[in-house]
Amino acid sequence: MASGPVIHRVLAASVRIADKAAELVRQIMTSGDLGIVDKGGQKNLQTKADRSVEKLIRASLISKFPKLVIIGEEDEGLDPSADAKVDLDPEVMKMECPANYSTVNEENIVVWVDPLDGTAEFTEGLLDHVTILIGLAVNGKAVGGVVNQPFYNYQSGSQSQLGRSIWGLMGLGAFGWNRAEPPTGRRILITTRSHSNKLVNLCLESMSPTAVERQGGAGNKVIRVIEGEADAYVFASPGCKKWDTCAPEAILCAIGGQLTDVHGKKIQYDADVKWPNLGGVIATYREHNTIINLVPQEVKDALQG
Ligand SMILES: Nc1ncnc2c1ncn2[C@@H]1O[C@H](COP(=O)(O)O)[C@@H](O)[C@H]1OP(=O)(O)O
Ligand SMILES: [Mg+2]
Ligand SMILES: [Mg+2]
Ligand SMILES: [Mg+2]
Repeated sequence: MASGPVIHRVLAASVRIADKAAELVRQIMTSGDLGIVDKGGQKNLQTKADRSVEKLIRASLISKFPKLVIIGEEDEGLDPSADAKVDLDPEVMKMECPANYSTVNEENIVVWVDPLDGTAEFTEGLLDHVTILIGLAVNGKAVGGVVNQPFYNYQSGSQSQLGRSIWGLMGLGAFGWNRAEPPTGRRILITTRSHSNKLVNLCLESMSPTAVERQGGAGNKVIRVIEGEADAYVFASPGCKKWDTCAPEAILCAIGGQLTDVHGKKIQYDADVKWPNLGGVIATYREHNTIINLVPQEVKDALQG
């Protein structure tokens, strides 16, 4: 096996695994048999894609890195029949991994897996809202990850390549994205379309937005912020879990952005944390404190992270 920090290889494998998972998601969509299960609560769905992808990611990671701690949304056990073949992505491997990761062992890495983020939108055919998220946390911090969009370009015609992966590592940067610098004075807020409530809307209204975009998926919304389509992702709700934010946060922070709760506090990703992000989620590419300072007291009181 290649030398260097193990997290470099875990990340390189995760990029390849996410590509493989994306292929599986597209196959399941094409088959037309989504196998939808209602897990209970507000638009809390699961499909065959969520289940199969989590099995694939788990089996693939464990086959190469048996000591990783893996926490996935669908809690699918290890399936011996799942496709576990995995290579290391050469684009990731050709980068120089920052030396500070050399003391991080396999068993120190917590992998937060959301096999399909934006499931509600997936079942409604809003395919560009869907992502596959593999986040790597060390010492409770989101440090690396992959956000794969299996249906990127799906409306751009058959000449365009379908799907893409964006990946990043703190101290190295993030790759696979393109930013269009937004005009000054604009404040487009992006938020949930399936999990709204009074508090979510109150928070948005208090921020004097120039527009509010409602789209599915945490991964999708963080990418929109990174690429400059929106100025802040604001979700004043405990509905997002650690697997929704770990990979997007690592990528955003690797390029100088921030993702915190509504109090401006960093989210913790140790293996034993509670899964819900009880303090809500706010993500920005810049001027994070400006947005945090606009969170009304009523929202802060309701979301005690
Ligand atoms: N109330 C909720 N119940 C279940 N999942 C939620 C809830 N709120 C948010 N999520 C998860 O966080 C993601 C981002 O929220 P939203 O799409 O509403 O902006 C959702 O796609 C969903 O992830 P998933 O689709 O992986 O279950
Ligand atoms: Mg879900
Ligand atoms: Mg999710
Ligand atoms: Mg999910």
